[in-house]
Order: sequence, then C-alpha cells, then structure tokens
Amino acid sequence: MKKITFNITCSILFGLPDGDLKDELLKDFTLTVKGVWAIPLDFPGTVFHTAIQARQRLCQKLSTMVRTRKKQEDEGNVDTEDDNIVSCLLALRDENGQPLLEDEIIDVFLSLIMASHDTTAILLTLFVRHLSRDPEVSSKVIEEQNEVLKAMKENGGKLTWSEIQMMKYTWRVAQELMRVNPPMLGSFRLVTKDITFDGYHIPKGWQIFWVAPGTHMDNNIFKDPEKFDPSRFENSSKAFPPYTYVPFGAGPRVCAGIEFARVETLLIIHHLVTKYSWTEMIPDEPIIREPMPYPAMGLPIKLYPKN
Ligand code: HEM
Repeated sequence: MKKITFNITCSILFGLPDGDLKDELLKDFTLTVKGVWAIPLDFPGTVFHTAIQARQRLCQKLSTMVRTRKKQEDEGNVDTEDDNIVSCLLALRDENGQPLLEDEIIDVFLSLIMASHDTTAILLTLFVRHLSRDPEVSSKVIEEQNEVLKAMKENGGKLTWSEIQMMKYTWRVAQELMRVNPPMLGSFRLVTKDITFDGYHIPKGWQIFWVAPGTHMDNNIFKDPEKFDPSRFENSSKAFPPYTYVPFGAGPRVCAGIEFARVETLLIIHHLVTKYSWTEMIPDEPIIREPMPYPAMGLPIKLYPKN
C-alpha cells in the first residue's frame, strides 16, 4: 500500500514517471522517516545516521528534478497539461516578488510526500484488514461497489466523479476505521496565551499535543465507542460537536489533502473489491503504533482474482 500511495503522490502531485527513480526515492524516503523517530546519534551504523544519509541522497535527486523542471520552463519546453506542484512552487513569489529558494521547494516536496502517502496507506491497510474480518461490512462494501460497476457500464466503462459520489457506505467504513484507529494520533499546537482547561493551567509558550482518541473514544460523543459502526456517519445533519471527530485535524491547519485522500482511498478499494477477494495469512495479527498504527507483520494476505 505504501508503494501504491507513494507512486500516486509522485505521479499526480509531482508528475514523476514510473520507474527506477520513484523506487529509489521511496527507499530513501522510508529510511529518512525512520530517522524522525530515532535517537539522534549521528555515527555510522545508527538508524539516525542512515536516515541523514538517505535524506542527503533524496535532496540531491529532488534538486536535480527541480533544476530540470526550471530549465524546461525557462526554455518554454513544458506542456501546460503537465502542470504540477513543482511548477506552482517555481512560480510562487513572496511579498517582495522573490521566488522560493530551492531548499524551500524541496522541504515542501518532502512535507507533502510525508503528509500524503503513509497516512493514506495506513487507512487502506486498515480497510483491507477489516474487510477480511467483518463479513457484514465486507458484503455491504462489495454490494455498493458492484452498483458502481453497473453505473460505469452505462457510462462507457468510465469511473467518474459521479460514481465516486455513489460510494457513500464505503467512505463511512473509512471514517469509522479512522475514528477507531486514526492514522495520525494527533499533532502539536503552540499555546499563544495563558488558558485554563478542565482545571489545568496551561501557560503561554507551551507546546501541547492534541490526541484524536481523546474524543473518538469518548462515550459521551460516540455511543459505544468500542463498537465498529459505520452508520454513525450516516446522517451528516447529526454532526458531532466541532473538534471531536478529528482524523484530519481541524481548524485553520486542517489536512489540506482530505478530498485527495478520499478519492484515492475509494478508487483503490473499488478496484480491490471488484477484482479480488483475500484472506489474511497471519490470523489475529495485532495493530502496533510506531507511532502510526500498522499491522505488526505488515499484513501479508493471499489474493484471489475474481472472474
Ligand atoms: C487518510 C489520509 C490522511 C490523514 C488521516 C491525514 C491527516 C492529517 C492530519 C491529522 C493533519 C494535521 C492537521 C492539524 O495539525 O490540525 C494533516 C495535515 C496535512 N495534510 Fe493530511 N492526512 C491525510 C492525507 C493527506 C494527503 C493525501 C495529502 C496531500 C495530498 C495531505 C496533506 C496534508 C498537508 C499539506 C497538511 C498540513 C496542513 C497545514 O499545516 O496547513 N494529507 N493531515
């Protein structure tokens, strides 16, 4: 799943063709991310040192890409159909009319890859795992996706925006999966003024970490929080109180890729359930958090093509 979502991000956001470069980027990116959570000891053999080296290789490759793109644009060699985020970042000007530095473009690039591919891969993995364990939910998802197939046939075989809008139950399952196991546990906020919350004084300048399970598993907000129940999301008018359902965060810094993640998840699940069935190879494989939730052994499955 990580490879699929990485490839999608690289193709759609950055216009990279399939091939060795994407594979090398994914390898170095995976090593770099491991360093984020490692003890910062920078000498040969440590996870941190390997991560630093991988990041340097990544930056070199991204720098070549950015320069090549800039050269093509300067020479007028780019088809506007090929527009991607690198072009947008190259075109950006600050309040003084200055372009972004190459390092800034590379940082945005890395942040976007980080924000987009692991999170969606986790949601998809949890989805695959759940469908193999919950026959009732699984048959409803398959039923909905078979309806989508019928609509596609009438539409000349194309999967368009209107078919995506038909995938309501499938998305509710995704929402419930993210309630129980949010891919991102939470995020940091800087306290900008002294406040008192629930009897605790929190001084200005502190970094605080909000956590999604704090509200996702609160019985006063989500009745029977341990129960897996996609119907909680059936009635959008019966919305939950603000800032309580927060797999994508909330407020001004809410996830910028919610719709991207929704469409990507629904498309992949559509192709999976209409073309394959599967069984887990390791029964009762647990979910571990390091710190993102992932099946402990990577969820090996046996895939069976459908006729
Ligand atoms: C299931 C998939 C995803 C989940 C669960 C998720 C979750 C989150 C969360 C919790 C935040 C932090 C919000 C906050 O601090 O309040 C965030 C931020 C962000 N996400 Fe996502 N995300 C997903 C997919 C994506 C995708 C596909 C993209 C890009 C295509 C993306 C781009 C971003 C960006 C750019 C930010 C930073 C927004 C900002 O600070 O202004 N995310 N995401």
